[in-house]
Amino acid sequence: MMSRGVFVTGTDTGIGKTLTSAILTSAWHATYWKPLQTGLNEEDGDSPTVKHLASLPAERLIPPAYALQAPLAPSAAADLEGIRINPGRLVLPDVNQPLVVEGAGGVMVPVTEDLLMIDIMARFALPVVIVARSGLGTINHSLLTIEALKRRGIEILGIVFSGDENPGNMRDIERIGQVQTLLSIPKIANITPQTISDYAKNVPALNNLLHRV
Ligand SMILES: Nc1ncnc2c1ncn2[C@@H]1O[C@H](COP(=O)(O)OP(=O)(O)OP(=O)(O)O)[C@@H](O)[C@H]1O
Ligand SMILES: C[C@H](N)[C@H](N)CCCCCC(=O)O
Ligand SMILES: [Mg+2]
Repeated sequence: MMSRGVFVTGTDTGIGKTLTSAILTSAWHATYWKPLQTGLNEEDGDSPTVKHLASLPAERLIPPAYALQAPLAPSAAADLEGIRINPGRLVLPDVNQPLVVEGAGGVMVPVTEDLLMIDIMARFALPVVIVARSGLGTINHSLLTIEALKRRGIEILGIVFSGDENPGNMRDIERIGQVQTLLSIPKIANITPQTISDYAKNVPALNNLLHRV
C-alpha cells in the first residue's frame, strides 16, 4: 500500500518545521522520518526532538538516511565528510501509520550536486505542508516557496504559520498564492510533550486534515 502522509517543508531553516512535525505526528499517531539530517556536531538532530515531544515509541521513528555533522545544506555537509549522497537511498519507508517526513531547510536546498530538496519532494509525491513565519518577511518567502512547488506540479496541502497570528499576512498569502492556512501555531512559551499533546488534541483542524492525506 502507498504510504499516506505529508512532507513538511519550510520557507527557511529554523522556522518551525520540527515543531509542526511533532504536532502532526502526535495528532495523527504518525511515523516520523527526517531523511537528511545535518548539523549533528552542534545539536542532537530533529528525530530525538520529535521522539521526545510527540512521545513516540521507537518503532514510529525511522532513522535518517544520512546523518551529517556540519550545520550546512546536505550536499555541503556530505562533501565535508567525503560522502556522496545516493538519491536511490531516499525512498519512502512503507509503514502502516501516516508518515510525517521533514525536509532540511527550505525547498531550494542542495541535496547533491544536481538535485535540490524540491526534486526529492517531487519523487516522494506526498502532499506538502509549508511552514512559514507569521510576521514580517513571510509574504515574499511564502509566495516564492509556493511558486516553486506549483511550477513543478507538487501538491500543496496548505501552509502553517508559526508565531503571533498575523491575519493580514495570512490573507495575502492565501489570496495571491491560492493556498489554504492549515494551522496558525501561537508562540508557545514552554514546548514540552505535555503542551504538544494538549495542542494536538485540542485543535480539531488537525484531525480533519488527516482525512485529506
Ligand atoms: N510557535 C513557536 N513557539 C515557540 N517556539 C517556536 C515556535 N516555532 C518555532 N519555535 C522554536 O524555534 C526554533 C526553530 O524551530 P524548529 O526546530 O521547528 O525549526 P526547523 O524549521 O525544524 O529547522 P531545521 O531547518 O533546522 O530543521 C526551535 O527552538 C523551536 O522550538
Ligand atoms: C543545519 C540546519 N539546522 C539545517 N539542518 C540545514 C539548513 C540548510 C540551509 C541551507 C540554505 O538555505 O542556505
Ligand atoms: Mg527541523
